[in-house]
Amino acid sequence: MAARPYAVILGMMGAGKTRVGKEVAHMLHLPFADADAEIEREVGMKIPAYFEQYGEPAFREVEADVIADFLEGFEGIFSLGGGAPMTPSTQRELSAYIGRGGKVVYLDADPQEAMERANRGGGRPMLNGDANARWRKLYEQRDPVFHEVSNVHVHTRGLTPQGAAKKVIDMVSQRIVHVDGTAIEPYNVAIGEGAMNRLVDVLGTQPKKIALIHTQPVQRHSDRARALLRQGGYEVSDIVIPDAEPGKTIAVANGIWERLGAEGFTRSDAVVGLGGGAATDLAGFVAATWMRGIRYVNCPTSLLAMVDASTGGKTGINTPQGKNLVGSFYTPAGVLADMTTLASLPNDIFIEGLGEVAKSGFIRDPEILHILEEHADELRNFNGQTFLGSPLEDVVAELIERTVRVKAYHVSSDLKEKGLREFLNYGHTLGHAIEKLEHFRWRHGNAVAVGMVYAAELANIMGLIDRDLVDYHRSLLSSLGLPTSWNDGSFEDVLALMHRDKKARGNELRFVVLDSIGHVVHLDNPSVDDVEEAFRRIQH
Ligand SMILES: NC(=O)c1ccc[n+]([C@@H]2O[C@H](COP(=O)([O-])OP(=O)(O)OC[C@H]3O[C@@H](n4cnc5c(N)ncnc54)[C@H](O)[C@@H]3O)[C@@H](O)[C@H]2O)c1
Ligand SMILES: O=C(O)C(=O)C[C@@H](O)[C@H](O)[C@H](O)COP(=O)(O)O
Repeated sequence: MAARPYAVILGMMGAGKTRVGKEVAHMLHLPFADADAEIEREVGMKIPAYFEQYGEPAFREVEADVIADFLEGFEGIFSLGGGAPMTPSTQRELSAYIGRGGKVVYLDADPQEAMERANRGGGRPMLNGDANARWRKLYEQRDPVFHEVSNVHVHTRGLTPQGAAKKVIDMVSQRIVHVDGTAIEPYNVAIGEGAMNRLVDVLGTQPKKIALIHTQPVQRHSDRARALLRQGGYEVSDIVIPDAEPGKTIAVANGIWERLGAEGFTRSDAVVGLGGGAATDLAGFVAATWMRGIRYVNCPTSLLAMVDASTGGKTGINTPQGKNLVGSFYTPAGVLADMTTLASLPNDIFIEGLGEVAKSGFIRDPEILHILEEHADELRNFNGQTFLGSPLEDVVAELIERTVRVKAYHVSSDLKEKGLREFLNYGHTLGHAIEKLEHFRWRHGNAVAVGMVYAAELANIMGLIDRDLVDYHRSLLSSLGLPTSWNDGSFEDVLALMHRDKKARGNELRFVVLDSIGHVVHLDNPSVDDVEEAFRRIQH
């Protein structure tokens, strides 16, 4: 692969591109290059003198050439002159660089601070005359273009150069999965330490009030979100819901609707759902239903919510009839999977999340299964307190990104689950029945793990897969600490619940099964005897 800068930094004059860029380079032990300094070297004179002698168009031509060369062959931190991104050829170069996986950082400083810095040194031909008025005018022209050509946006207001550099590093090292497709307003899933810092950017300027919906065990993470939201100028309503499945009820949703009404939430306001999958499902449901739909952003804090629940727009609640039977397909404006939150995640809840990760490996991306196999011991012994900064963090980031990509693939062409998306339900037909019969004392990912073994047994009975693949389900899932059998319910109860599964059609059961590793098919209306035989095989 061709060499490319680790990151390109752009922004207004005085934003601190050189100062912060050098700091980033220093922290990462990378070289730093400044386009203006390189141009001066190239033309053998200072920029103000070059401007004076040859004029701006000639300067922009040299600038575009120098930038194109550095985007091709420089492996470090590269900062651009303030006006450089306005040149169409540079815009095309930046877009190609992003296409090759590059990160273009818009360093967005407080205008007052930036103006003061820009005026301090003098020698800026673009600020001749009334410097502040010129700066403001340029800002109005450039800010929309900077947004357009960058893929990382870093606000630096109130930060020291070191603080800003740390923020740039966090945001550049985050992984981004873009979700779009039929009937989907495109959005990004940002994965990595500090992803939550994007909250204000993703919410945008329209909302005035934000309902921050979260559970008590993630209070310290919601405190951070609340601080970010307040810094962003929003009025924040802090809404604590009951933890886990008890939070996913109509009574809880109703309590929040009452509050939104009393606090004057309008259609332009927004919801932030923060916590495990139960909290993000409920928050999404509230957002989908309040005034028939307001903007919402998910901040998942459990592995399962990061890899699955927060993305894809399935929102909902449980009812006495079953799991997730009431809800709506309603797409978030963004998902911020901030991996720092995993530091407080208990081991058993982390392991549960591996169930949905493995599911994505079985149905589409076998590389996920290889990673799980290779790191099974470390994953099973996950300890939040030692996780951040450990080699395991990168492994988990890779698993999250891959699993979210599998999800995005299925959701993008079938948001409302008419066919392809049902494949994401691998292991869920029995899994949901177990959860219900266990009164939700069984964790979702654990129930899905047993459900996958069940689906594999059923596929084996139908002659679709051989015994080795069934055994592989058991050995991989148990090596991760996940359960592979269930003994606590009758077949009659399970069958009745499987008939209420959302994939069922009329009186016919419908399953998702493998016909080979990484490939799934529908299994419609198998005989009750086969369904029962598979059930018998997961009881050990
Ligand atoms: N919408 C979807 O597409 C989708 C997909 C998969 C699962 N789900 C739903 O998600 C739910 C399961 O999600 P879950 O496994 O996250 O369960 P959960 O939401 O019940 O969270 C599990 C527990 O972990 C706690 N927790 C979460 N993050 C924490 C953190 N960082 N530190 C400390 N504690 C933390 C929670 O407060 C809770 O006590 C189920 O309701 C399931 O139906 C939805
Ligand atoms: O996103 C989907 O589609 C899924 O099926 C993902 C599942 O992993 C998830 O558990 C989902 O909540 C199940 O939805 P349901 O429609 O079967 O309730």
